[in-house]
Amino acid sequence: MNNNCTSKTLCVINPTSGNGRTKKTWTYIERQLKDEGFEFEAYVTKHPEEATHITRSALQNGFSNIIAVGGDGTINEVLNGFYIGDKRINNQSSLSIIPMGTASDFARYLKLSTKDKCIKNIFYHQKELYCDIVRTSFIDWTGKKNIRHFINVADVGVGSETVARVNRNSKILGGFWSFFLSALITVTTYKNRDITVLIDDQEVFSGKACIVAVGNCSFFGGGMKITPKAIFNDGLIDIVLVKDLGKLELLYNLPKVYKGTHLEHPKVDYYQGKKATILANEKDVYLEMDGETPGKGNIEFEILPSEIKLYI
Ligand SMILES: Nc1ncnc2c1ncn2[C@@H]1O[C@H](COP(=O)(O)OP(=O)(O)OP(=O)(O)O)[C@@H](O)[C@H]1O
Repeated sequence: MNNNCTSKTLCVINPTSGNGRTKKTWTYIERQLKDEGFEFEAYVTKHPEEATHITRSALQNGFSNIIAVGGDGTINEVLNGFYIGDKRINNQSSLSIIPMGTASDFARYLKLSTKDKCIKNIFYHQKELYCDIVRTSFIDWTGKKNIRHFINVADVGVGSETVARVNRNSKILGGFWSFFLSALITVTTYKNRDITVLIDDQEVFSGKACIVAVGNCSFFGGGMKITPKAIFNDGLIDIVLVKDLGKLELLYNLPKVYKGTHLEHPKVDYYQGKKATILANEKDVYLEMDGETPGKGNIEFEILPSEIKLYI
């Protein structure tokens, strides 16, 4: 086994990810890895947000490699355990992922095609690369200013409303149907929000917008290439601003997002920068990041170049 893994590795497993399939699959994987003599500890989460606390505590107690086992939400929660507020706990620590989510959009971007391939990569011949991270400040649901980090894509607008609805409905329906129905309801009822967008402190837009996506990587919503030009280690965030699109226009153009060809649309603007700010000129402007909806607000994004070591 690679030395990096023998230096205190913790697997953090979200048993509910992948529509609950991870619970069973992990039992099988764990037995297999232990049989092969790999040394690691494992923690199966019992409730949302626990992955953050477990990761934080592990990094404060000598673990240096954390493997997130689950989907984009699990990766996000684990990633946020690398920090207390804006302070990194251990600059030498590394993150690995075994993608077992419903969408697994970050893994899709890195072309980490199957969990088996990832396990082989992580435990047999690790590849090391450095990834940018985006620091975000916003107002959380308790009304306080909060800081969180993300590795993949965040958005404000129709995407965040869809995710909020999916997360509510997924308790009742399965993955595909909860996403499909939530997207349909949101797209048909959503009202474009009045916002102001600043890139590197310069105002670029003020008015009604359908969505602003902020990408460190490219995919969200299970394969939509919303920020198609984003590069995970270029020190820049990519911002795609979809202006005042009507409902029918939105539905008509949605398939283009899967191919990443929506940038050509006249109501779509594209920017890159080190910082972005979205000012909410009305209430209910929600933030979504890596499949979670942690709050709303006036929202600030800042790139942290080559911030985290990935073993994949
Ligand atoms: N033990 C648990 N019980 C209930 N929910 C949990 C538990 N552990 C984690 N969670 C929550 O599960 C949610 C979904 O996790 P995750 O995003 O990893 O899976 P997914 O939705 O299948 O994947 P993807 O986001 O890639 O589609 C997260 O919001 C997380 O907070």
